[in-house]
Amino acid sequence: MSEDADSARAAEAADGARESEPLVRARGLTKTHRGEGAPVHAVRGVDLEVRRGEFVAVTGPSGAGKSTLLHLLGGLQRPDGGSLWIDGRCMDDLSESRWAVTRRSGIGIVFQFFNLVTNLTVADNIELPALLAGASPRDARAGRRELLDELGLTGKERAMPAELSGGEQQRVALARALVNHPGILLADEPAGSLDSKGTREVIRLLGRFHQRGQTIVMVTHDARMASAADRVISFFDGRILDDADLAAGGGNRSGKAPGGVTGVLELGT
Ligand SMILES: Nc1ncnc2c1ncn2[C@@H]1O[C@H](COP(=O)(O)OP(=O)(O)OP(=O)(O)O)[C@@H](O)[C@H]1O
Repeated sequence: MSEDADSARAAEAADGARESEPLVRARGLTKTHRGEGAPVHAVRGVDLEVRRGEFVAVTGPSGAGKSTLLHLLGGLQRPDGGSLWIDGRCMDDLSESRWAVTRRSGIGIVFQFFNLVTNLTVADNIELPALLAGASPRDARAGRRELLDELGLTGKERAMPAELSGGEQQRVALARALVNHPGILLADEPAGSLDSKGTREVIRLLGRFHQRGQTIVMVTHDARMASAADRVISFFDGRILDDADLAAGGGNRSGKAPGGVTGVLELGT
């Protein structure tokens, strides 16, 4: 066998190993908020794995720590303890600037209140992350056009965010989050400030992107939103209470009886 064939096989094997690795892996992730009052233990030693292509909803009561968990996964907040790997890479000692680079190209984030840049047009809001990630203006424009078309926003390119409905603004935020084809989309209550029509639209769009292979982790209070996912994690008091695989008929993935606080997920074992 030639050296070329050997190295092609080795590269294929490495790709295969990478593909079978979880996209997100957290071990003992912990975050305590320390402000004026008593410390708040928002995330308490969470173990979690998210495989490529999964659509995971994280639900739970207000104050359970869902948003904090999502922020830890996206590097918007840093944990006090535990370890996080994204796409096989340990993120523990990553500097803020390296996190920013990772977010720009590998992690799309949408928030409840859209967080669009108010003094930029729709087109500029979507193209900006592509340009910051090094795309040529031409490629950034092409990416923006494709997404606007897909999200039913063609004709709104020159509009300012304030001229759009909430649902339209969230679709722009979705386009902005996806323009760099991130490996993972993190969504924090993406329909939290939308009416039922806007909510249905966001569910439909997330479902469509998921069907094409987009990995999604979404925090939501809304049972309808959660049922669009193929896995639902119930979060309570900083811990994973339950982990249900809807795609497999609702079975509990933690191997424990639903309702038991495990805090640990051993997936794929
Ligand atoms: N920056 C902060 N400083 C101090 N406490 C915080 C901070 N952020 C969150 N908390 C507290 O941490 C706990 C978890 O908050 P978090 O927002 O993660 O919960 P959540 O489940 O997303 O709640 P909700 O559904 O209401 O958004 C809450 O008690 C909250 O008040």
